[in-house]
Amino acid sequence: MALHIAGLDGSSFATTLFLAVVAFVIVQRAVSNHLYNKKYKFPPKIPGLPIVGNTFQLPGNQQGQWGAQMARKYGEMFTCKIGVNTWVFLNSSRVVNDLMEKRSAIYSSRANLPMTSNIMSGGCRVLLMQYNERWRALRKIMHTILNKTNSPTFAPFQDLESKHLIYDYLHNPDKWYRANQRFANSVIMSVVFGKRMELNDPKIIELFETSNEIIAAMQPGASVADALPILENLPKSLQWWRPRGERAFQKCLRVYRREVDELNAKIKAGTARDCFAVQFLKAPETAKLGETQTLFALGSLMEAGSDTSRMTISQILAAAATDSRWVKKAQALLDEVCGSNAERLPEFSDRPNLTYITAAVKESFRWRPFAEIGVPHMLTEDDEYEGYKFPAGTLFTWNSFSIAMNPDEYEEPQRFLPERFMNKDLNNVVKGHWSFGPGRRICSGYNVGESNVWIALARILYCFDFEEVPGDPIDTFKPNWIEHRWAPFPVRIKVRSPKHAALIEREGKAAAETKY
Ligand code: HEM
Repeated sequence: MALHIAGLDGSSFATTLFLAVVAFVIVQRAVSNHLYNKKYKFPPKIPGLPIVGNTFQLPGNQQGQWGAQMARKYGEMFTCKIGVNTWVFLNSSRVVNDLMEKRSAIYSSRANLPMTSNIMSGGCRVLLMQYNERWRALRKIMHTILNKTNSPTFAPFQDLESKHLIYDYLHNPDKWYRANQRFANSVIMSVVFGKRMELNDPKIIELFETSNEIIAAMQPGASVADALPILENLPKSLQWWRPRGERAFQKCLRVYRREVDELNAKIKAGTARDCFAVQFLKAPETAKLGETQTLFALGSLMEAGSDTSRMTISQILAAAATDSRWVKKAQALLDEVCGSNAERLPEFSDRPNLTYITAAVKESFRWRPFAEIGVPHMLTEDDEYEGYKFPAGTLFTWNSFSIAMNPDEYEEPQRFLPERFMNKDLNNVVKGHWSFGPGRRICSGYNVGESNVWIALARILYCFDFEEVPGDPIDTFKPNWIEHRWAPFPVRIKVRSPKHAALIEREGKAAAETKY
């Protein structure tokens, strides 16, 4: 039956109805905004554009300087809008501690990311998972295997790979950045899958393509569906981003499955080395996870653990070349322990006598944090703090680089100063900086990450000197991490003496030739 209202023909009725609906939506929006603004109160907001907010103000990468500039302007906390999400940046250790550490039970989830987490990761990538039972179960298993008491499982891999690293520096000092990439990739592949990797192996190239794809997709504003999650309600056939996401997901599954199949064959043949995956696959809790989650748990570790080590070790070289004071001190201590005539390489067993190296590793995490503006955690319940009122769903991040460079937090923050960590908390890997994140979401692999860097640094410093290239100074704030074919910055590496070269030759050649 045709609808008819006196005085209106069909098309004017449709127009009137449409305008009424639009007016209703606008009024409803205004009312709910008013109620929302009355109920909640945020720290100072960075002015942005209508609808997109501050999405396009955030630089695509190296966001630390931007974060520090905003913190100087807006104070201890500020708010911005990225996509549909409200982000609160925490700019001091005090507030990070108060909220993300002490109230971690409600500050530990992740945003809903329909593309990156749901489609590209099948909801199984631990880094992106919401704070739920599955995440807790996974973290528990990971912790059991990656905790400090299990470090003897990983030490032989770290020992071998770091010998290979100094051998590469000796023979190809200009290709130091390739050596760091190889070390970082191979040590994490060994830790996770018990196998060494060469950089030009097509399998490793594929593995790292999968991580690069996810890292690119995670950047704020990179995916329209993540920026506007409401779009996930469109029929699947209209979700134009979905086929690309599904292809990425299938590729991850294929690449991870290949590694697991290979390892299972070695386990069967009795030739597998003890490593994370061997322990993980036999843990009774793993069977409950299902195949996709099992594969993603292993793949996620490999992704999370590689570039982090590469960047940290490379940054240390920049710190060594631009300030030789701490290097001289470290080398004098290394000489006391290992001999001033290159008698032997530093070992993990030297740790109690090489506390300055432990402090230098901590300082490297502080000096140039890997996640410059942190990684956002989602609040799961409404919360109040110092006059502010935050709704559940707000994202909180620790403004890592800004905190690291703040003179109120660290004396002479620009300087690479291991001495600042020579205190009673020296052996607490995560205390005194935020580079592994705060609260329950803290990096699962920090013990492995720290010891990767420790053994590499002790051996590099014992064997080599570092200088800037004359006329080509290092900008330690702007290394080029994206392009793997070139050095992220120029640096000159020289072996300390012919005796050190002979030591590296003795120890490193066998390591470089070892295959498994
Ligand atoms: C060496 C330097 C490393 C640094 C600086 C680093 C840093 C980080 C950061 C900042 C996060 C996010 C934390 C948060 O959201 O609060 C993270 C998460 C994670 N990292 Fe690391 N990481 C390193 C090495 C490793 C290694 C070697 C592994 C594995 C063996 C690993 C495994 C993970 C995992 C699984 C997560 C996700 C945790 C979750 O969301 O629950 N990381 N890491």
